[in-house]
Amino acid sequence: MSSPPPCRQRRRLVGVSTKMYFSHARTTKFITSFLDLMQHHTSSTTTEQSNSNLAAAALASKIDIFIIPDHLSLQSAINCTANHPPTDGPKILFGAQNCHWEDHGEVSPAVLAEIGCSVVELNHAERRRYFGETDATTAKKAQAVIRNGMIPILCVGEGSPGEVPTPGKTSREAAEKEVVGQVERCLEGVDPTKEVWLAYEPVWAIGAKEPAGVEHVSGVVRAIRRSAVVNGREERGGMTRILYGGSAGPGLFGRLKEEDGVDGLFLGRFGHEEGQFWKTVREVAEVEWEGEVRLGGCQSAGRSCRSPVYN
Ligand SMILES: O=C[C@H](O)COP(=O)(O)O
Repeated sequence: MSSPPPCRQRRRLVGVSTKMYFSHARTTKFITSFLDLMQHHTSSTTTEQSNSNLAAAALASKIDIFIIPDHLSLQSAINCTANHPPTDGPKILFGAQNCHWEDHGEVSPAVLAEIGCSVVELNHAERRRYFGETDATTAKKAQAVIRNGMIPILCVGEGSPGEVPTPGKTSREAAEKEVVGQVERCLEGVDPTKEVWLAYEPVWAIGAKEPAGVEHVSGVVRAIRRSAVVNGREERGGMTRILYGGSAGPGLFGRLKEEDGVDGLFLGRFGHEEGQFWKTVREVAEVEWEGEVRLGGCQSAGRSCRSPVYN
């Protein structure tokens, strides 16, 4: 009997942040429309329709989907999924755009966890620019997120305010060095046995017409994967999933290769329309890399392919 094909330890990921672009009503509509779309395309009533559909369970086995609305819409966004008809498709994970470890006038990670939030985005380029977020404060926030049983999404990316490079002028080696340094500082004191997500978002690619080139993305992500801090975490059981963000949308993930080490995409504007977000989700799920298990849950080396947030 032949042995089963190797199972990728890291499930793919795709998510969207609405930043502060949506009204509360628009957030609710976006989520309910996306859930309807996913349900429609993962169930079928006719043969013709079933040919173009994904099996809900297959999608759920392949990918984790997350949505990060503004703070004030978070609770009702979570309620939208609770009120939606049950499906065996992927569960949507919800995230917050920030939190704090101190006790007054900020966003409490304990309350985020209590209301059903699974992930917290930290250190986004816009928070670094407008609110003075630093790698050091991000590390403290990440520790607070993990203490409360959630997963931190740590945003990193070259190009600090005032010296934003243009794509043509960016040296990939310089970007690799800068980004690996950010990763090391953001993970300072963070429990190496717990899962973290790193969102590689070059500052110059955020809000742009198109994403960074795939060679640039894969070079920087490979450098992150080779870093001692990420390898050390993997050895201690702390899964590190890496996303690319910065004008990401449909058509990007299919151009990446497994060895690039990118686990998925983090969308902004190009995921703010339900159909485009669904198209990207589907593309990230459907790209087939050689040797991977295509469908169904699996176990490898005694560890589940599922993220701990599901356990
Ligand atoms: O959080 C998402 C990133 O900031 C990317 O935003 P964008 O795709 O609109 O450039």
